[in-house]
Amino acid sequence: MSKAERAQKLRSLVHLLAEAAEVVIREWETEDDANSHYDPLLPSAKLYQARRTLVGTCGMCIDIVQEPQSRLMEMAMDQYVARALHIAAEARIADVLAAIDPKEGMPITDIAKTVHVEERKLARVLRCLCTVHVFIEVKDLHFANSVTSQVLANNDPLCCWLLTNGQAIYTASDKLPAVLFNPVKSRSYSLEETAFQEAFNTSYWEYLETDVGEPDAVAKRRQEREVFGLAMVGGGRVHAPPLYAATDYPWGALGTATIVDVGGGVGGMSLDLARRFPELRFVLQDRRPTIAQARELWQREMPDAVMSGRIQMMAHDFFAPQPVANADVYLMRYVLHDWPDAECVTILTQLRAAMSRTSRILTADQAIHTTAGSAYLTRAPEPLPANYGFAHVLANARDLNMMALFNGMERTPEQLGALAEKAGLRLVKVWECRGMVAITEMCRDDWDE
Ligand SMILES: C[S@@+](CC[C@H](N)C(=O)[O-])C[C@H]1O[C@@H](n2cnc3c(N)ncnc32)[C@H](O)[C@@H]1O
Repeated sequence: MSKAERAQKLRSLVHLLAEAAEVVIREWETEDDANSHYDPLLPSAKLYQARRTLVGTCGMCIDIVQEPQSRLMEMAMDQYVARALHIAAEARIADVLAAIDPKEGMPITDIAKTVHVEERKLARVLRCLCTVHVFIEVKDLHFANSVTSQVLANNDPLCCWLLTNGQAIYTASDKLPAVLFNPVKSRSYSLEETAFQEAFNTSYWEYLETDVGEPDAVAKRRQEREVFGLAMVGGGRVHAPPLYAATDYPWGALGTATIVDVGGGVGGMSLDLARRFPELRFVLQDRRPTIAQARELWQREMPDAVMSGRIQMMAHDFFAPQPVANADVYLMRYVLHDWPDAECVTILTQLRAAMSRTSRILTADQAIHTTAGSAYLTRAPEPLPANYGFAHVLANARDLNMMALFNGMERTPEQLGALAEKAGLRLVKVWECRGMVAITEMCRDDWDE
């Protein structure tokens, strides 16, 4: 790129940035005027759009302006920023700072005493995070929460989400190069040949479920299992609100429809939908031990729905023929991304055999948007890459995580469409919700409107 082209691109980006910033500010002011409850997890459509434009623009400005070799070196050491965050989460630093005067901060000596880490080393960890605006060093060696770290205070589920990524998952990520450069394992999509297997010689689920080794190891493993459980709650709270918003997917229009929640876990999504859309009915399916857990949860959370039969629960293996025929909706949230293509086609084929011509499959997973773009997804304004660049980076990281743990993957709409086709289905529409997870609608391939 010539200097003139680079300058032109930078000017366009700055213009885009200024426009998007004005929209963000106006939306904040509107929220204040309306005195409405501001939920940052469910921004207005305008705010959501402007926010990702702004993040993508800032990222692209960095790329254009920063000296390229230094930028690459910085990225190659990003793992230490992640490590600093894992340490802060484990030590619950945000909790320690929650009640202090934000102008004074807390001296590092006091923080170090509370969390039992040598103070000069801890200060270096916190300074690394202050540089990226997580925590603030208000004066020399006095720290306070920033807007970002504040959300971690008294938020165990979110701390656990950060922490679970710093435990066995982190160790597995270290083995990705070994697996990708191994000529046999590189081609494999087997659960037996993942980076996680390479690191621990067992699958992720078995690792979490099995108590092995000497007493210390057992305690550690149990702790990791609990952290993972809470992490799922924390992650769900962040990603779920747009999934249930009637403006993002027309749940209300389903009326009294029956939703079969396939691989539904304990029924987290069904429970949330049941509370918001009182006419919907549900069949929850999962493996037997999970269904046993689900019964307890629903009995506690929504006993009326259990009693009235509005929710039915059944143990069901989604690789076997689907016992509920002609349902209005077969829902799968966070299921397909766990599996390689061949297994996904089997799961979808079993659903296809049970579907009527008007049945729908709704999958809720992260939609991978490439920088080249997709006909199914909103394209970012020029000169941003189609997927908003930096605003999409967590999606790609999570895709690589699925690779490392399960040989699974987060998919593009086109990849989901190809799986649908192999199973005798057709991709109808991708419902882009105001977050990372999108709802993909499929119908039988012989359905015509
Ligand atoms: C990532 S969890 C998603 C759970 C749920 N859909 C949600 O969004 O909370 C994947 C689920 O698939 C279930 N699962 C795995 N293999 C299965 C199988 N062969 N048949 C049915 N469910 C299965 C797991 O037990 C787990 O609950």
